[in-house]
Amino acid sequence: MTVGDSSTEARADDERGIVIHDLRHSYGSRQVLRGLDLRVGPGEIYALLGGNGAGKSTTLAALLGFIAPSAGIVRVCGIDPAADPQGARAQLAYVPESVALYEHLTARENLDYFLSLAGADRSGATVIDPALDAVALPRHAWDARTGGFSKGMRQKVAIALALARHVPVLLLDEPTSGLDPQATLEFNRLLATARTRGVAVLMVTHDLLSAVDVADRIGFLADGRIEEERQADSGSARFDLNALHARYARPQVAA
Ligand SMILES: Nc1ncnc2c1ncn2[C@@H]1O[C@H](COP(=O)(O)OP(=O)(O)OP(=O)(O)O)[C@@H](O)[C@H]1O
Repeated sequence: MTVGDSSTEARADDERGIVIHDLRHSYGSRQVLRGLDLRVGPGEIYALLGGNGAGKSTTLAALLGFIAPSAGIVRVCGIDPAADPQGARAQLAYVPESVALYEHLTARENLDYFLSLAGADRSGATVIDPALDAVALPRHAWDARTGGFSKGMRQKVAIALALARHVPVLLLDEPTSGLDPQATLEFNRLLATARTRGVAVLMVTHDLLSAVDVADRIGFLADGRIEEERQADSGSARFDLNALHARYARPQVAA
């Protein structure tokens, strides 16, 4: 990765959470990211919004070490995912739009299995049960096979796994698409739990309502960079939904 400013890079190496600085990425001749800057600190929830094709998934792919960006700095707790994908992935949990679990295993068994793969502590009473409790998966579901689980229940298992692994970074791709209002509310509570545990949460979403409910900052990705960012107000009305909606509905600049 080409890096122009070594002091910026050194600072990024020291930061916890997510640091993206001047990230550029092209697929062939198509420039998708054109100088993206984004930071998510411990205990912060950042909602990244943008139209179809704006580059949200490409940003997640850079954090997961799936692509080698053309230029810029990407760090997950100080680790460059392009140089050390395993190291970066050990610091994060990624919850895709559809969470894949072993259907014939129960929720507890899935956690036990995935924790063993991650080489993490997996003792049921002290690790697995408190994590399932923290995400409010109903008790009757703990020992049920996950084959019949709804999207919301699958997410709870995935986030329980993240909590049990004590990862400092959580990446979420379209977490609320297809969730009913009650499940969305429960999901937002889950994120608040992650926040109180000091996790840096980056959520890619089209769901402005959920972003308004739960995010501390909302960034609009357009033309390959964060075109505008809003910070939650500490007052009662955290965000002005009408203003955000007007901003989001504005036609995006083609990247
Ligand atoms: N592997 C790839 N090869 C070529 N082009 C790609 C590749 N992946 C993504 N693109 C293109 O890059 C652009 C950004 O894609 P990306 O998936 O990052 O956008 P997005 O914001 O996640 O979109 P959506 O909201 O539709 O999921 C799109 O024009 C897409 O077609």
